[in-house]
Amino acid sequence: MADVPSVVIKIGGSVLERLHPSFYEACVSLNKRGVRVTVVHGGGPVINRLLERSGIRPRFVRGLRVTDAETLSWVQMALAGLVNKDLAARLQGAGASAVGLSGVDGRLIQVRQKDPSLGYVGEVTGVGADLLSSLLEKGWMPVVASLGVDEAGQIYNVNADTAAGAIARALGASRMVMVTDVPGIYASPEKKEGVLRTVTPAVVRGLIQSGKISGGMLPKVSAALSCLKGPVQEVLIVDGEKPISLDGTEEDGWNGTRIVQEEGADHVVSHIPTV
Ligand SMILES: Nc1ncnc2c1ncn2[C@@H]1O[C@H](COP(=O)(O)OP(=O)(O)O)[C@@H](O)[C@H]1O
Ligand SMILES: CC(=O)N[C@@H](CCC(=O)OP(=O)(O)O)C(=O)O
Repeated sequence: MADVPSVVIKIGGSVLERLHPSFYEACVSLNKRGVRVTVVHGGGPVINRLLERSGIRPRFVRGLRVTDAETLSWVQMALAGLVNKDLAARLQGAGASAVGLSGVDGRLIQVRQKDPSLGYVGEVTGVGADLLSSLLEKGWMPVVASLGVDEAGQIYNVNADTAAGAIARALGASRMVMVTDVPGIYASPEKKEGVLRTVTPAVVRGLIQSGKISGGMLPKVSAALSCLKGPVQEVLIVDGEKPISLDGTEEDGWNGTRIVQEEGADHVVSHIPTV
């Protein structure tokens, strides 16, 4: 797997319905240039809408949804049903051989219960990388909904940033792109100013400690930091409402935040194959 470039793209629920039309073509174009593309998605706002329609108030603890049995069934409907099939169909419409799956199918996302007080929220223990690799080798573009399954066959709700990070590590991806509703990490989030261009994990840890990174950005940067300890060389955080650069090169109109491994931006970036 290592010699064929592989990229994981995480699409946040925050931007799902407002994705720039060129996003789908960008995924297809990357794929056509020989890069194996795996899409992982969330869908928090879609889950919230279904819950609210059935009179259930969404509840979060440290950014994770408290998921009882009834909530879990709405999570499954939203992620594995609505969002997954919608995204797969849109990618197919742009010319991709997209195949929609959830983390339950083929035990793609293996989990155990994270914390009993959160209910059916899964902590990732493994990834069915063989199935993903087989699909990728045959030219498919997997589109994975962030559900997981434990050894007893119980389904769990998994944060999509965490799921994407685990998949990127397991596939030996060189890059993870997190598509969201902000143009990157703000140095001053309260003013929505100062998008950081290239940062190392040490800088990100400092921003967490000073409270500059919070809410939905926290699981994103935690997933980024943990996959940068493995094969992933860079994590890009980009605005899904704008035309997106999935290559992360200046020529490609790149904008957003790039998180690189600790050794330093120049060294690492110069070794990333741009295909
Ligand atoms: N320093 C920061 N820079 C940018 N966004 C931040 C920062 N700190 C917190 N955030 C919040 O993180 C949100 C993105 O996370 P989230 O809403 O969970 O998106 P997604 O659904 O794409 O995963 C932003 O809309 C913003 O409100
Ligand atoms: C455990 C947990 O919180 N799961 C998330 C799964 C969806 C998700 O992560 O969607 P975003 O990408 O929109 O954040 C949830 O229920 O909202």
